[in-house]
Amino acid sequence: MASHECDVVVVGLGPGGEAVVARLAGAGLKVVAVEAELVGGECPYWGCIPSKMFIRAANTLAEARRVEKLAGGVSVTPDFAMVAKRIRDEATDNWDDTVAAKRVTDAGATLVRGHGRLVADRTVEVDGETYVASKGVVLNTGTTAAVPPIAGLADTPFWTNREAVSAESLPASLIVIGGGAIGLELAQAFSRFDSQVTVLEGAPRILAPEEPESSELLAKVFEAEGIAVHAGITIDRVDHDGTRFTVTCGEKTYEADQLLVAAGRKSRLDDVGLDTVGVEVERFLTVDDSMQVTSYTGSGGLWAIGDIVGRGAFTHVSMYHAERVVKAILGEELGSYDTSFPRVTFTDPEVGGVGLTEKQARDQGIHVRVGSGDIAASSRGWLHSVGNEGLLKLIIDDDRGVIVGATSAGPTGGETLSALAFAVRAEIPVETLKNTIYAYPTFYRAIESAL
Ligand SMILES: Cc1cc2nc3c(=O)[nH]c(=O)nc-3n(C[C@H](O)[C@H](O)[C@H](O)COP(=O)(O)OP(=O)(O)OC[C@H]3O[C@@H](n4cnc5c(N)ncnc54)[C@H](O)[C@@H]3O)c2cc1C
Ligand SMILES: NC(=O)c1ccc[n+]([C@@H]2O[C@H](COP(=O)([O-])OP(=O)(O)OC[C@H]3O[C@@H](n4cnc5c(N)ncnc54)[C@H](O)[C@@H]3O)[C@@H](O)[C@H]2O)c1
Repeated sequence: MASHECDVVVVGLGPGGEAVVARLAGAGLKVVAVEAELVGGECPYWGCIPSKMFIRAANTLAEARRVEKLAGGVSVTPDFAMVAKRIRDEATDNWDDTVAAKRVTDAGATLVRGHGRLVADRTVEVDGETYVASKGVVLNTGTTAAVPPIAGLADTPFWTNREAVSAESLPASLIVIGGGAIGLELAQAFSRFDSQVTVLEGAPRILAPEEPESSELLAKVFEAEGIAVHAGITIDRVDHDGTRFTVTCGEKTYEADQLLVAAGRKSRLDDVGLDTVGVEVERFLTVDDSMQVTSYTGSGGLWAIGDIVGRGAFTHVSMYHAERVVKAILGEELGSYDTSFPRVTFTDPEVGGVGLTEKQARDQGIHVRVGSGDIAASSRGWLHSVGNEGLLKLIIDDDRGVIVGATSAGPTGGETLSALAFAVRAEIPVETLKNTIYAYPTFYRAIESAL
């Protein structure tokens, strides 16, 4: 077994891992980058990028259909093959990471393909070769789709996000298990290409981590678009007869040509050798604000970034972690951890959120005042007309006079969120926000009325 010495080993090249490799190699460190599948991880090949490309195409169909309400006649003929081709050719290079791999080696790092596993302090093994890192190891192993233990499900040819974004043809009908971000975004995109879609959600409401008003808004829009949404259900079993899926929920059954499981994610931590360095494996790894694994007591560093640390499963969070771990390794000033936590669900309307929800703020004992606004009733929303559904909700800490959380749902909900994200992050006083000119007639001007 050959042994190689280096400064840092990065195991898993999701968006954060790849960024760590580029930054540290660029700073002159000897970096070994280990990847078992595709360099770049879930986001570029099976997550954000292909799903948003699909959503962009689906939204043009919806927008074209709106012409009839505002500007005349148009005939819309969806062609799923076009978006499938764009995902294959433009987004994923047919799931080939040659370009991304070259980025890693061009940065000066050594790319090692294979499954990395810790075997001792600061030591990673890949296919019989060991890599000993003088400074330590960064874990960025990410997640896979979690498959709930529903009777019969495992024996069926269900889809996860991976099969859904690489599908070559449109299923005539689709059942989606899980009304979270993945389930809702893909449900609406498939529906807009004319698939008959049913969403089955176990929690009392879809998009449960966000405000209840956002869940209601999306449920209403989805029903109006012909997507069936059933929340608060229990799935007893799933069957497949060789052609169609049947999902049984008590007395009710739902049938479709395809089934998408979008029921959450599972951290890839069970085969990373954490036991060999005395770290217990739970659902997430607990890290401090420099991304150091808190229970690690060995010599050198063990850092973890991205989805596996349970601070939000988002690409921008993984990239933020990457920057912090790079600074920690290079001995640079870190600054305080940004807890503002912006996120956007790219349904139409987009649902943006930042900071705390009303319930989270009240649970923390904050003296909360709520400001709200209806996007459809704003000047811009009214003239926008069809497709104008949306809301603003501001969670104000009344004692400190600052916004601690906000929701921005609407046609540009994710972009409008930016103003609120800065307000939360920079703790801009509510009095300053009130004494501010908001351009007319923009969607973001609704913030003034909400205040
Ligand atoms: C359908 C979908 C849509 C999404 N849309 C968005 C969005 O719009 N915006 C957003 O911010 N987020 C989105 N996400 C979430 C986003 O994809 C993840 O948060 C993001 O990829 C960050 O993940 P990560 O850095 O933890 O690692 P991942 O991207 O999960 O990558 C981890 C990498 O580690 C590798 N690996 C694992 N174990 C080992 C090992 N032992 N040895 C070597 N390599 C290993 C894996 O092969 C993988 O390449 C979406 C996710 C999905 C599934
Ligand atoms: N736009 C974005 O930024 C974006 C898009 C997609 C995904 N993501 C990230 O990926 C993460 C994972 O997405 P997700 O949608 O898979 O997970 P999720 O945890 O957000 O939602 C999963 C949903 O499935 C439901 N569920 C679980 N088991 C079920 C069962 N047996 N029957 C019915 N419902 C069941 C849960 O109650 C939950 O509402 C997100 O939380 C987010 O962090 C981000």
